[in-house]
Amino acid sequence: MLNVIMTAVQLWLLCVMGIYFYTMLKSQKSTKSSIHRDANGELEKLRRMQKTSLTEPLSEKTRPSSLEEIVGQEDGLKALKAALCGKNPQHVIIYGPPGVGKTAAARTVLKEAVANSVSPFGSHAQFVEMDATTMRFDERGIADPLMGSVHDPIYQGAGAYGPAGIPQPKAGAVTKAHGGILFIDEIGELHPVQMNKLLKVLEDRKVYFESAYYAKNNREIPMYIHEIFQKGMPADFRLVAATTSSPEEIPPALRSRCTEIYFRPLTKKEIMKISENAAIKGGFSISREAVSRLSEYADNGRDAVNIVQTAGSCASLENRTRITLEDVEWVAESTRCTPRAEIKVTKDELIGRVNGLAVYGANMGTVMTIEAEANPCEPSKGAIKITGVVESETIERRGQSLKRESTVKASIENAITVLAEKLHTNTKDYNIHLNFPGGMPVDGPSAGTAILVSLFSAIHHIPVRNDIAFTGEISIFGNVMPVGGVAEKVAAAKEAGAQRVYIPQDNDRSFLHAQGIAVIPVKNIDEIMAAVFKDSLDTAENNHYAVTGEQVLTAESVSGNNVLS
Ligand SMILES: Nc1ncnc2c1ncn2[C@@H]1O[C@H](COP(=O)(O)OP(=O)(O)OP(=O)(O)O)[C@@H](O)[C@H]1O
Repeated sequence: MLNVIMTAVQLWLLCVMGIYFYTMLKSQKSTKSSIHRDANGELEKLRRMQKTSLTEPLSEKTRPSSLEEIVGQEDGLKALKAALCGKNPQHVIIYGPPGVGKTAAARTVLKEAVANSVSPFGSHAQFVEMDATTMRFDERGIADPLMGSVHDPIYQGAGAYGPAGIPQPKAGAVTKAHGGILFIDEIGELHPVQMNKLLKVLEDRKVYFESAYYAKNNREIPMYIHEIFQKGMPADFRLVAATTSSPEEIPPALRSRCTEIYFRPLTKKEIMKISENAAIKGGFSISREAVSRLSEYADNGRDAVNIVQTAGSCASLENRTRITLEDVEWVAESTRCTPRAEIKVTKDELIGRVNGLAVYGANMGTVMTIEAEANPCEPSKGAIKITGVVESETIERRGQSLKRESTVKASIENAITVLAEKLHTNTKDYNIHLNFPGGMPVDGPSAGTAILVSLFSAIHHIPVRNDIAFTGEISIFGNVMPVGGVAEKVAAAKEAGAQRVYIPQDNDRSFLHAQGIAVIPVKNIDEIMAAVFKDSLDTAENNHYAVTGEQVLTAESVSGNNVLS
């Protein structure tokens, strides 16, 4: 009897188990088939989407495909080729304003390098592009498109290795670019943690991973994963980073590992050339007047291509293949484009109005007007009003926040000391207004010489030629000290129509003298005063400017080192 009961129970258990496994199998099958059904549906949808495409945007059609197609930027391209196309390619940072060809140059330089037989870049060298503004990562290292990550078994997606407890390293951009170029746009926006990891990879030329699931003696783990954990994943690439920020905003540790290259703003002529090329590539012809007007509105190459694209669409709507002046004007009007500000110097001789030079953004030079007005007042009771400058600045350094008077204000004070001590001009005897017009707050020490000339001119009523420009820091002993961005400043002075530019002696370089503008290096204010005021003093009535009451300033006194030094 007991046997029968036991057999019945066993049979029942067998049946229950059988039903259980049958149901499991069935549900697995139905899950599989529903996955397949869904996947097939999605695949069809994807195929349909792939078949649908709009026409290629003009911005893509016009993208330069070789360095030769990049308009202007001769110096930048030469430096880029020197850094990347030789035997020992370097890491590079390209600085420059937006839309002037930085990305275009970076994308095409690898082709140029591969063509050179001495280059270590092979024919399969990869160009991997990342944008630091959109790059995201997980601080635990679970997901990191730049560095790569480890898929630990605990996380979904570990696949067959998951149940076996095997961590899987996944390559990031630094490894995908191995043997080629990793291009990071807007490098200034890279998260500091990522920046530090990148610096380490640049140093090691490998990327190392860690995982709590990795054990050296685990024989289940495949050999290649052991090698990656123990020796690192290869990441030997050359970095090309681009930025619209200024060099000071880029971490010094990265800068010191890279060759720094500068792309400049495009000239009107270059923008005209880019517009013409864009029109041709888009299947249009474009009138001369249209190109010329377009160059007044477009700030850079990207703007130019965009205006051509919209103007071309206008022409197409009217079945035309020629872009006219009216098309460009209509685009400018309807998109509220404002003509690009053009600063031009004049041929006048002006009292108190002087051209300084400045750089802003990545490396854009500009002429900066400085104007001074001085009225005699009760001796030693004068006041100076300064407008248009940065009042004070805060410097963040290693967690400390330091506040100081702006450097341009310090320059003004230096100029006042030099006027008193070297040029016998007591600014306290005048009510002075020193203004930096233009709406952009001015800072930096490089306006020192221009400030000094402006104040001297206003106080003594001696006109200054407006077709000259100045850059240089001034010391309280009247020495002219070196400043940054001189090449850009000289280019800006030339663009504005200046005939002469005074630069600090220590900034003098031979290439500056081949820019089509007279570049005059000066060591101290004696040289500047002699050169700038000599003509005016020679021709001035009476040849006589009372400076302090006792001191008389004459053409001779400003042209020789003896009196003013
Ligand atoms: N110097 C140039 N020569 C020819 N085309 C140019 C030049 N500069 C810009 N362009 C045109 O503008 C487009 C955008 O240029 P690109 O992306 O290289 O600019 P960028 O300097 O990298 O700007 P951003 O800093 O905004 O990324 C290019 O695809 C090209 O059509």
